Amino acid sequence: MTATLGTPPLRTLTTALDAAALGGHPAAAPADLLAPDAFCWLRRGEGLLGYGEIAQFTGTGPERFADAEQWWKDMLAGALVRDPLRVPGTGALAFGSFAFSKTSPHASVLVIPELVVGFRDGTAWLTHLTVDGSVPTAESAHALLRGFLAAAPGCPEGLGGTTPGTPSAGTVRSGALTEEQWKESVAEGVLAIGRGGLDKVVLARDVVASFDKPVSRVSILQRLLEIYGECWTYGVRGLVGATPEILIKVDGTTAQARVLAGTLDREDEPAGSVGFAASVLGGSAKQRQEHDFAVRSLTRQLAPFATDLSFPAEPFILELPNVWHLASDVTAELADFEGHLPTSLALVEALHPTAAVCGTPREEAGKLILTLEKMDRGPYAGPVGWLDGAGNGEWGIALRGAVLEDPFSVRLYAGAGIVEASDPEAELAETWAKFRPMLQALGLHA
Ligand SMILES: C=C(O[C@H]1C=CC=C(C(=O)O)[C@@H]1O)C(=O)O
Repeated sequence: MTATLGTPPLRTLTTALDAAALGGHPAAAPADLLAPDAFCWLRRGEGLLGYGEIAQFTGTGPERFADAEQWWKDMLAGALVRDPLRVPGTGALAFGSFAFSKTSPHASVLVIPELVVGFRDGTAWLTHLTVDGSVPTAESAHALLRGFLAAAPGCPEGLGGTTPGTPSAGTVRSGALTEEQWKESVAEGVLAIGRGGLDKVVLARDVVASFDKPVSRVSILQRLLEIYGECWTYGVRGLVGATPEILIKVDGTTAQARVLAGTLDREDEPAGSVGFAASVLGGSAKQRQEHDFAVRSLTRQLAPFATDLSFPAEPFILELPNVWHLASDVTAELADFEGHLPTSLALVEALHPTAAVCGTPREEAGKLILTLEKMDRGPYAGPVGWLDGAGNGEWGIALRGAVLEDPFSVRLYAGAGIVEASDPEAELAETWAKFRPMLQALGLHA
């Protein structure tokens, strides 16, 4: 849908969230405001929730980012925005999820919700958005929120699904490839690297979790928020997860990324400390190589958009409940091109896919992924996040996540960076460590 002559413009109204106007609903924390189909982008009590859908872009192919950007520009043209707060995430806003591959049939989407609740720096706001000519007000925004919450009274969407902490009867089976077949693919990847022409390829696999009772999307998101607080918990339609990796965040003139590559399973070393992880990961030439490829691919693509680009010479150890990662935070001051800063979505287009999820060189790795994985990644490892009318946005890489395919089955994805020194058995174990967040959220892992 595009704003054309004769169609009402996008209208938005942002107002402070008045907890008293919520009719006694306990809005203490964002997790309390999750509703069954809510869009979600939350971390450490900050972020955005979205409810309802009033307009959407869908697209596939190599132009999916550019087409989405054009659609968003069209929606903003003539938009009537009332936004006294004017911080990233207020005013016009869309949530999005993009397919990993330009050849994927999976639809990439940008969706404008009817209502947004935002949390930042201790304040909370509501934005009511319309495209039907109606004029949003502070009252209409609060009434909408009351309505969405009434349909989701803090329980697992009436589906009788799993509640946090409750073990559920579920089984897990291999997806496109069995474990043996996937290890063969990894071995082929190692051989391809040895033959030359590429240095790194990230190979992923899928598993399917099946249940005899419907799963609860709200419970999954709540559990991820509870356990993986350091990650960005995302939910865009059926895609849910908690990613530790940020492809790009734009806040005014500053862009930031968190690049990860290099992994150590914490279950293998229950008593291990960050210092222990630093010595194992930092001391491994294989892990450092994997990481350096990922940092280099991100910084090389970001540099043309920046007047200043900085990242530490040495990665730090990111400690998550399931794994330790080698991590590098990259910061850039964005360059102004003829009075315009690049939007977060324009940067996503330039940066995706990095060597953290594809490989080096990108083209060769991409081709090998298509041959060896025997599956379509869909939205896995694609950009997921949001953008606003000023170009700000936060886009994670959709890792540690899953697609809710129907009420009873969930497809989980995980991958591992393969370099010449990779061992298929160890890479398989690493994928299980990366499945763990979703398995825990589904009640399938102790
Ligand atoms: C491909 C995934 O992780 C990437 C991000 C962090 C560490 C990675 C690694 O050590 O291989 C991967 O590059 C995944 O979680 O599915």
